[in-house]
Amino acid sequence: MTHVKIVEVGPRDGLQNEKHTVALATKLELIRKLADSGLRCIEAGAFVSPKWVPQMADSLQVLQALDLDAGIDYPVLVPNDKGLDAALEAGVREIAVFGAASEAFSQKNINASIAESLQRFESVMKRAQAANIKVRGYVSCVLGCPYEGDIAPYKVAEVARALYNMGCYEISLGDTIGVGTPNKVTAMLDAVTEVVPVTKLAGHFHDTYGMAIANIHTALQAGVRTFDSSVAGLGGCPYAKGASGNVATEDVVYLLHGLGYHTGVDLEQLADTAWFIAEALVREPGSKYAKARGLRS
Ligand SMILES: CC(C)(COP(=O)([O-])OP(=O)([O-])OC[C@H]1O[C@@H](n2cnc3c(N)ncnc32)[C@H](O)[C@@H]1OP(=O)([O-])[O-])[C@@H](O)C(=O)NCCC(=O)NCCSC(=O)C[C@@](C)(O)CC(=O)[O-]
Repeated sequence: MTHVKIVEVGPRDGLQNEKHTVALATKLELIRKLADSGLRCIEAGAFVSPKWVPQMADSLQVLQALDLDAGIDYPVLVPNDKGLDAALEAGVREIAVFGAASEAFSQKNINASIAESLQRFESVMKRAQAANIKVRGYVSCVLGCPYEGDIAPYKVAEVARALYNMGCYEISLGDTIGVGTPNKVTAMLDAVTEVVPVTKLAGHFHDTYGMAIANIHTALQAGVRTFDSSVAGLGGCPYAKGASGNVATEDVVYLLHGLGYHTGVDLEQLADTAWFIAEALVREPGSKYAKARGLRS
């Protein structure tokens, strides 16, 4: 059975945009439940400015409370050398640098042009490699930007290639505002796979217009075998106004199991986890699956 890897981004991408502070204990319980449901890669935090993203301010405490030797990857976002210093202090084994295919988004999100961001990442990469830390690379706005509108596929390919050549072991392609449709996914992947092998790509789809599952299916058919998703469909980027959450992990797992792929995830435990975090945030889960199944007492 072909394995598809899920990168669970709920504790980071999912919670970074919450208006009310999410308690450290709630984050840790969420991560524990996600791990118990079989997820083996859980993005646990971000070493970014607490002024820019207050919800991630406790990332050091989160990482310090996790067992980093338990066979689960807990990557964290790192935008610059200062972020890497914190990641090293936390003892992380994997980080993710995050760039964008849109100049305007890059400025709003990390206060740097694309070229400046790549320079910062070069420095982070060299130090991370010396410390034996794996580095993943994100490209945001691969199917559209909240400030610039359509983004040409060649621009996505340029940034993806730069991150890959720098040493990122995987490039996650983010439809940050969920505007993509399958035809656009195909055009974008055609351009990116010219410069990065498809086996090194991941899909990161937000579900603003309900297209994420269709887009994932299209990317699967193109050979992509890693997808980022967020339990209960939590999330959104604070610098992409109007962007809704990531595609819900439960809905992705339901699709993948239905198509005969292996994920290692127990869908029922995952749905319980979706209800757990939804109740903690005082709302319903954003996933079709968890809502259809309902809350099990
Ligand atoms: C990159 C910066 C820091 C530049 O921000 P800046 O203001 O240009 O940074 P600076 O170097 O001028 O420093 C200003 C202050 O920030 C501090 N600082 C500087 N760096 C750090 C750091 N690493 N950690 C903690 N503090 C830091 C620094 O020490 C200083 O503190 P002060 O002297 O004013 O007290 C800022 O723009 C930032 O933190 N941006 C984060 C944005 C973010 O996290 N966005 C959400 C994640 S991206 C996303 O969600 C998309 C994704 C990945 O999911 C994929 C998709 O869907 O497309």
